[in-house]
Amino acid sequence: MYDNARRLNIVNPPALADLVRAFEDIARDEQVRVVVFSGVGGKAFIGGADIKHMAALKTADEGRAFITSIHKLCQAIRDCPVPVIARLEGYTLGAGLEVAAACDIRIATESAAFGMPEVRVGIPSVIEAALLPRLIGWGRTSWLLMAAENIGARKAEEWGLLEQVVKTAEIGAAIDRCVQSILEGTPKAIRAQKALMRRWEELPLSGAIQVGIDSFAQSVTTGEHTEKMTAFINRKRG
Ligand SMILES: C/C=C/C(=O)SCCNC(=O)CCNC(=O)[C@H](O)C(C)(C)COP(=O)(O)OP(=O)(O)OC[C@H]1O[C@@H](n2cnc3c(N)ncnc32)[C@H](O)[C@@H]1OP(=O)(O)O
Repeated sequence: MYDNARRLNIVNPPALADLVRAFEDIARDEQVRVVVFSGVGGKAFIGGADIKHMAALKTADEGRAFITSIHKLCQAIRDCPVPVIARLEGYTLGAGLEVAAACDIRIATESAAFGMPEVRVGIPSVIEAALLPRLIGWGRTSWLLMAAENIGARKAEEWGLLEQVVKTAEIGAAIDRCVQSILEGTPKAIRAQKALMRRWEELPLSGAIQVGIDSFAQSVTTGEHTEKMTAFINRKRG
């Protein structure tokens, strides 16, 4: 796996190719129940896209190819059949925040920092930046994308960008607790839930409810629920 820890895990073509391949492998593995996506080195989750690489982009085709390669990673995360938890330490900037937004659950340390500095290096924020208004609303997205000031983890949590913020020393335990909670769900139900939530994003309410009915109908044919529900019915009361 491409190692860019010294440069804040910034993404460039070799890093993106490795990460997409890793998510494609995960998607094929029926045994995987949950993924934790973290940076290396503690200074950053992902410090953004590689500015040296982007500075050399000159033609529209080159620009399209590079931005599409970042989108491919976000799409691989969103298409990953199991929940992806982002473990966010240090900087999560630009393309890094888009990758984090593509994950299902975000847990950060209280010293983590978040921002979309693209306009400060002469490009607009695009692709999965379009998820941000759904997470934090339009005004806060405008603040991040246009004022382009970084924000701290507490503000990011208050805005709805993060699901949990913990002390640095507690991030491992917080991630473990979230993983354990996900493992309490049954494997097929969790996969069905993620697939359903992805469909919900694309559909009006009536369509979202209909695909939910289809998903429930399919779920009871797996038999997974029978064991869990029977255990509940037969549980011993103190
Ligand atoms: C389509 C998507 C586009 C985007 O993602 S645009 C957003 C790109 N990201 C940014 O604009 C952030 C740029 N980085 C910074 O401003 C600073 O970094 C930080 C404030 C995040 C951290 O500062 P400090 O702790 O002092 O670290 P350091 O010495 O700047 O970085 C360590 C090494 O990493 C290289 N590096 C950091 N970010 C990038 C980047 N995005 N592209 C290329 N190199 C980067 C540096 O240059 C340096 O390397 P060396 O030690 O060789 O000088």
